Amino acid sequence: MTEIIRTNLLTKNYGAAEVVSGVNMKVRRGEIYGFLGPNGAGKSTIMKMLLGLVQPTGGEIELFGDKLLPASTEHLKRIGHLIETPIFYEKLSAKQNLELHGEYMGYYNKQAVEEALELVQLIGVHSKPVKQFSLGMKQRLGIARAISTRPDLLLLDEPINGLDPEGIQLMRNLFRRLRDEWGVTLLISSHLLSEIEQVADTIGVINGGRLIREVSMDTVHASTNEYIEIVTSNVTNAAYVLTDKLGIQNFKYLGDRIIRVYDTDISQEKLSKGLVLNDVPIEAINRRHHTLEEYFLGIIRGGE
Ligand SMILES: Nc1ncnc2c1ncn2[C@@H]1O[C@H](COP(=O)(O)OP(=O)(O)OP(=O)(O)O)[C@@H](O)[C@H]1O
Repeated sequence: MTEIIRTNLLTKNYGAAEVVSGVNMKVRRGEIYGFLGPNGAGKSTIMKMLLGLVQPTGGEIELFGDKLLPASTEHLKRIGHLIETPIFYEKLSAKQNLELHGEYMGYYNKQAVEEALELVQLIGVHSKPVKQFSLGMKQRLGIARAISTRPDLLLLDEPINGLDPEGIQLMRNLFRRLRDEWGVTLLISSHLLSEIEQVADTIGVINGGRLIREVSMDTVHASTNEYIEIVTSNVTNAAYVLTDKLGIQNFKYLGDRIIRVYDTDISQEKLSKGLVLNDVPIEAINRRHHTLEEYFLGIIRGGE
């Protein structure tokens, strides 16, 4: 089994509103899958359906190769999760909270509790009741709780919310370690590409309840190539010079003043010289590259 999560036409309606629509997603074993989409896209609802907290209106879910039935609970022991704002026993310490969680999950392992607190760097606050924790500390504790039962699959809903830059870096490293050293599969949602682009192996783009694209980060990086952008008042003549005089085929128009050249083997100097010598008025010429943001915005705007 290479896929840990597989959904088939997964759908959820609340009254007349379809908030998740026919989602077919595949999360492979041992990968970090970034679930990217704006607020309200349906990410949390899908995670809740994977956990059996919300019942789907239609479609199927397979977890660890088994079809999920409404009464299935066995798989829950293999999943750690952090969905929305984590809730704790406020009067208890971090450690006591994790110990209680372990008992409830049927996985009581003192060493795993210590290790989880260490991994999120919540050491030295053992006696403090959780009510004295900052938002960022609670977020770290939520992640510690999710990993304290040594799960095979982690579902983390906006796990970086509320963390400072140091905390964000710590979590990124932790997610990679969990994947590389423990072999954990991670599904991490975010509405910000910058939060997940550095760790995700695959990105699922979701918008309006639909999974618009599932794409590997390798493919994304290969698609965010460099290009040279030319601004001119005579695109027709510029195009003629590019093809007939300079032998460039790979370019496209953007409106009636801009041309993007994707054959970047030619130097910018040679390109401008060629255009000017052939009487093409150049207002600007720049070497640029598509940012990842542009790539994903393009997917969201362009739909399928
Ligand atoms: N219990 C509910 N009853 C009715 N509508 C709901 C319920 N839960 C969620 N929704 C709606 O479903 C849609 C998807 O919400 P969801 O929380 O899954 O989005 P999200 O992508 O996780 O966004 P966010 O990052 O804001 O949490 C939203 O329009 C939300 O208002």
